[in-house]
Amino acid sequence: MIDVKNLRRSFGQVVAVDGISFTAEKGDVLGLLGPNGAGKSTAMKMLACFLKPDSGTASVCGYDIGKDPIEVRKRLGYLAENVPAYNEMTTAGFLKFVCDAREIKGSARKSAIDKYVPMCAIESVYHQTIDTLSKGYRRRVGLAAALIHDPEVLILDEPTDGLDPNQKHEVRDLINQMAKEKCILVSTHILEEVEAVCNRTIIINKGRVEVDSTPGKLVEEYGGSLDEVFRKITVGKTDKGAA
Ligand SMILES: Nc1ncnc2c1ncn2[C@@H]1O[C@H](COP(=O)(O)OP(=O)(O)OP(=O)(O)O)[C@@H](O)[C@H]1O
Repeated sequence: MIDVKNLRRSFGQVVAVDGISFTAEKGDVLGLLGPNGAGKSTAMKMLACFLKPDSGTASVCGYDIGKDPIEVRKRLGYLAENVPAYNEMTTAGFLKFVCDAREIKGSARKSAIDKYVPMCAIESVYHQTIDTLSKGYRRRVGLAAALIHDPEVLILDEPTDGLDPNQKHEVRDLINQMAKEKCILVSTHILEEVEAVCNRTIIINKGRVEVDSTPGKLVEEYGGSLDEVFRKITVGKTDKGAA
């Protein structure tokens, strides 16, 4: 469902993503793990058609991100690192706006709202304007917006960032609930999150894929906890140190 081949992207002198390749299928929850500045968000933005690669290709559900970005976006839900939302809109207004953009109308709209508002636990802020929401609620509204068209592929950039422990738990449960039916790519710094939701892990460092494995195999191969594995693979290979 996701097929990435040698994607590369620089910003001036900075090589953010340096030729990464990987695949993910339906049923996969693939954790994209890496220290600050490793290139995770840049890779996700390219897959979500928000940023053009300098070279390389990727397809989502068989559609090329360069040639068929509209078809890709139809099949993909993307939670960006900094949830873009219109501050003056209420949660209800924002979700309505997203439904309009995705041409979800009438009874389909009602059932989508009835499903995803409780699923993301945002009933209590439904009539509140976005600029008054806490970071955690903004993230959950962003998640509802990413899910509202029931996409086959989900790209979630640090989905639990800013959430309290209970909310983190709920979002992880939500990811687990959806895992069988979708292909989910999740970036995170939180190693317990990888263990809680991911069946595969890619460790990315300085724009390159260092490891493509499963959390269990990594622990077996390197010994110790996933935290120690992460440090062994990334410390000394990053200017900024491990997260
Ligand atoms: N728009 C941009 N302009 C210039 N440099 C950028 C831009 N976006 C990303 N970068 C640089 O590209 C590199 C990779 O950044 P990216 O945000 O993809 O990393 P990340 O792994 O998501 O980091 P974090 O975990 O801190 O969110 C960094 O050095 C970053 O400063």
